Amino acid sequence: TYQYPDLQYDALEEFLYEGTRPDGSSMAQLVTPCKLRGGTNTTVAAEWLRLVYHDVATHNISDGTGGLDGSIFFETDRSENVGAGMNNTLSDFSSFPNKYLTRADLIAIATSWAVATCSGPIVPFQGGRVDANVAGPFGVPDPSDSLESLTANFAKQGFNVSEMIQLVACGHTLGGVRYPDFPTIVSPGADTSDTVVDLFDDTQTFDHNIVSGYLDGTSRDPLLVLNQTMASDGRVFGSDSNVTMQSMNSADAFAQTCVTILTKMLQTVPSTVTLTDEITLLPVKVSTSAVQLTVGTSELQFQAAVRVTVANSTTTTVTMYWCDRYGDAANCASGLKRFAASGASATVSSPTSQAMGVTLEKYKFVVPINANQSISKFWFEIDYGNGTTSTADNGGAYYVVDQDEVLWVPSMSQAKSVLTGVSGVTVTAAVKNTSTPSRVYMDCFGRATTDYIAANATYDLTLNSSIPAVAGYNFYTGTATFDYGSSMSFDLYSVAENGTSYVDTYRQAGLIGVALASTSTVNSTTSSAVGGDSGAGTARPVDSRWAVGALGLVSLWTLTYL
Ligand code: HEM
Repeated sequence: TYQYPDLQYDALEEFLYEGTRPDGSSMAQLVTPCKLRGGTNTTVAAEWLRLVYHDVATHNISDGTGGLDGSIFFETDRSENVGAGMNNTLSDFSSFPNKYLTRADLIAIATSWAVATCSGPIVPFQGGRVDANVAGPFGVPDPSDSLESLTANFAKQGFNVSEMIQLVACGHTLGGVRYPDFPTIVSPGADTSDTVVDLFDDTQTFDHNIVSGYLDGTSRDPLLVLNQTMASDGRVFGSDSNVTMQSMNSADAFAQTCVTILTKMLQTVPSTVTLTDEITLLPVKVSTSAVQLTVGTSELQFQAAVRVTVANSTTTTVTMYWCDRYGDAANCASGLKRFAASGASATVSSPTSQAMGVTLEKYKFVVPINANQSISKFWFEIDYGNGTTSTADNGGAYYVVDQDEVLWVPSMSQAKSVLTGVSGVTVTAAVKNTSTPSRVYMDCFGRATTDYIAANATYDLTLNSSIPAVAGYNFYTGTATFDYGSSMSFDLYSVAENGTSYVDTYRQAGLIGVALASTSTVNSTTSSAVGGDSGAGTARPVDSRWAVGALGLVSLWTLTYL
């Protein structure tokens, strides 16, 4: 079962269901809703789906090499990967991989989106793929290949004849063939720029039209009805006397078969890779990358966001509660909890969450925190507006704020390009001045680099006495001089004199300079109707926490808001 924080799960889940990088930039919107590629009559989804297969096609089941490993990023100059679609796709993908989202996992998620946004089924996603940093072997099938050679090639990739037919049909339900890429198959169009694609079937959607057209003889598939030397779809589809094609000749059968075979395609990875379980939607989600305790102009500020799967017809309200870290009420020992209503909320989605029919609403909180009280843990009460309320408290473990010794200060950090036109970032950290740290440093990581190869390095921060102390914190500044790309992240460390190391984990350079929203009003309560320890040293049993039930919560809401 999931427990916050889980940086890997959080990153994969967030990208899969929200479609965005941690700084909010959306990759999902490039493909949604089954968008045409600008200037062409094929879809972005078709280009993405072709790319994933070309990465997978070099798998060798006997020696366990190749497969979905992102090596395609280094292979688009090969004639077997001809076409603008490939480089368009790499450009779509290039800024989104991050520390916990490899290029290969990103390609797998993009596949699931491509199918779902064109009205296809949901192809489940498992993570854990490892990126190749060099080109792999050649081996993508060619339309001129004989049936023997195609069958042998698919067998080498791990697919039997029936699976080969399924995979090609599920691929060639989207997109088509372009004259500039295959001039011996399709004729040049009237449009001499030749961005017109000769489509495989009559629809842009992910449907069984490719199958029914083949079986009833009305197919327009250029790899079937045009140059017979290049008619690989004809050879493949008919290779088992149409048994497989007939079994896929309905909307449901096609969707089900494609889920199974495309799942197998996404599982075609080097044998050294172990995939995770399926990444499923967390009904309530606190994103690790969006939780930030930082220093404002005169006090601490705490920012968090919780994503809730909301009911469409009602208005959900969310309240964040937290415990002090220091003083009489430390860890809510005296029963005192602080709380605030959310600021703005935003709907987030990806083709996957859209296809599931769920509405995901993200509630954002920014609250002032007195540095002498600080914050130890937080949780949320959710009122769905339809009589249902629930607590999101990480399964009773709460969302714990690890430390307040070293804090990133996004508002005092800068993209170096702003200053000098040089890549890199200048990071400012706030470090508690109760002790002098022996070292303050940051471990930087970037995967969205210009050469596609993940990079990491460590940079020291030094005391910046030009910035006056705030709320008991001194400021340290350091610069990462390399270009780690748009999804760069860093862990910020402070090592105390006694050797204890504190870390502000997985900070997003994409949020540099982004000012925190204005803070909400903080209230406090000692009501036992809300979670958090209600007496010194008394840990409440997790499962009976809500024995007081919704009524207690309703009366608290009444007290507070009426
Ligand atoms: C026998 C194996 C295969 C052959 C010979 C083959 C060949 C081709 C060719 C020649 C094109 C036209 C590309 C262009 O004009 O730029 C194409 C497009 C495409 N292929 Fe395949 N393919 C095969 C298998 C697959 C598989 C297994 C998939 C995915 C599961 C797939 C997905 C696609 C898609 C989506 C397009 C359309 C791309 C677009 O519209 O931009 N193909 N294929």
